[in-house]
Parts: sequence; structure tokens; C-alpha cells
Amino acid sequence: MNENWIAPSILSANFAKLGEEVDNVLAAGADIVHFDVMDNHFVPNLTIGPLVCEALRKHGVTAPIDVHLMIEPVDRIIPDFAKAGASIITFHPEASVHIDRTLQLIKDNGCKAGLVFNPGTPLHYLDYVMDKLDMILLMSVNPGFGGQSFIPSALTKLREVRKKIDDSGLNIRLEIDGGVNGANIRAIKEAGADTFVAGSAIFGKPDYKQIIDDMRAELAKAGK
Ligand SMILES: O=C(CO)[C@H](O)[C@H](O)COP(=O)(O)O
Repeated sequence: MNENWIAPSILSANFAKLGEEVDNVLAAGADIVHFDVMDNHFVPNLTIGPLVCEALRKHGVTAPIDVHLMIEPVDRIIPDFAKAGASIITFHPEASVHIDRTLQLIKDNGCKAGLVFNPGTPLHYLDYVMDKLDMILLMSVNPGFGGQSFIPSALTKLREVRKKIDDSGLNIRLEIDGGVNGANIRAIKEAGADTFVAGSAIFGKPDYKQIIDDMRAELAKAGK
């Protein structure tokens, strides 16, 4: 695996040929597949569930599938996603009454676990559960739709979370999601992210490899 993970969000893929889209983006150099689950309740949009995750596995996708749950309640769908082949499952702390229990449930089902923070969600939810986290996902848009602009305050939040992770000494990925593209990925890396979700910057564009290569070239320029 690369040190920096590029995670295309299939929210912006052509769902009529999803298997082919995922194959193409992985062949173009993506590291993991970002899988957005929306319920028209926690967020104002409706997308895909475990059946589609399982279909991608049956299609032959072996790369990690990073399932971002934008749903409430959370717990009852977790075993289904684990059985369907999810590798990482992240959820929003506001959507779980028992955050520690939900994290443990994800781990008990054999997946890596993470918390997701909306742009306006405070970081205190990290207190007392850092040791159960494999990933922290910061939203740099309000969740629900692809194609929105990056909210600049996410850079400040990234720096804060990077410090918390480094101070903890724990092995936790720091993922950013929303409005990421070749023009801002370097600044996002410099603020502390190591995992970069990008939907509309990749899918629908003529040359996935060129876009991912350009992102990696920008990441390589990043200073500390
Ligand atoms: O979780 C999401 C929206 O809730 C998407 O993953 C995210 O917005 C990515 O799309 P884009 O790169 O087009 O902003």
C-alpha cells in the first residue's frame, strides 16, 4: 500500500456500470474504494447498502472497501456490511447512542472502525475512544452530496486531529472527504491527512490515471 491512500468515492461513479468503474479506478492507481451509505434521514439523500458491497466483492474487487455510514441508527446494519465484505466501517457519533459499543461491534465483526466528523461536529467525541479507532474521517463538506466545495475550516480541524493522533502514538488513519481535488490535495496533506476521498474530481473525467497521478505528484510536493 502507498503511504497516502487515494479513495475514490463511488457516489460520483456511473452506477449503471459500477463494477467496471471500480475496476478502472483501481487500475488507475486508487488504493481503496470509498462507499457512501445514505439513508434519507441522517442525510438528505439515499444511496446504497450491503447488497452493492457484496456485488462488488462478487465482481472481484479485492481492494479495501471503506464504508462511510451516513445513517441512523447505525448498529443493526454493521453485521450485514461485514458479511458483505466491508473492510473499514466509519459512522457519525451523533448517530450512535453508544459510541464505544458501536466501535466494538464493528471490531467484533472483523472490520476496522472509525468515527466521522461533520464540519460543525466538535472533536470531544474522540475523548475516551481513541484506542478503539483505526480511522478518523473529517468531512470537509456537509454530507449528502458529491460535487460540493471544500470548506476551508477543515484544514484547521485536520491540524488539531493530526496532533491528537501523533500525541496518542496510535496507528490511526486521518481521512478527509469532500471537495478534494488536484488543486487542494497538497494543502490538505500538509494539514495532516493521509487518506483522501475524491468523487467528482475523478469519476466522470476522461482519464482516471492522469488525475490520480497528478494527485500523487501534488502529494509528493507536500512539506511538513
Ligand atoms: O460523503 C460524501 C458526501 O456526503 C462524498 O464522499 C464526498 O462528498 C465526495 O464527493 P466530492 O469529492 O465530489 O466532494
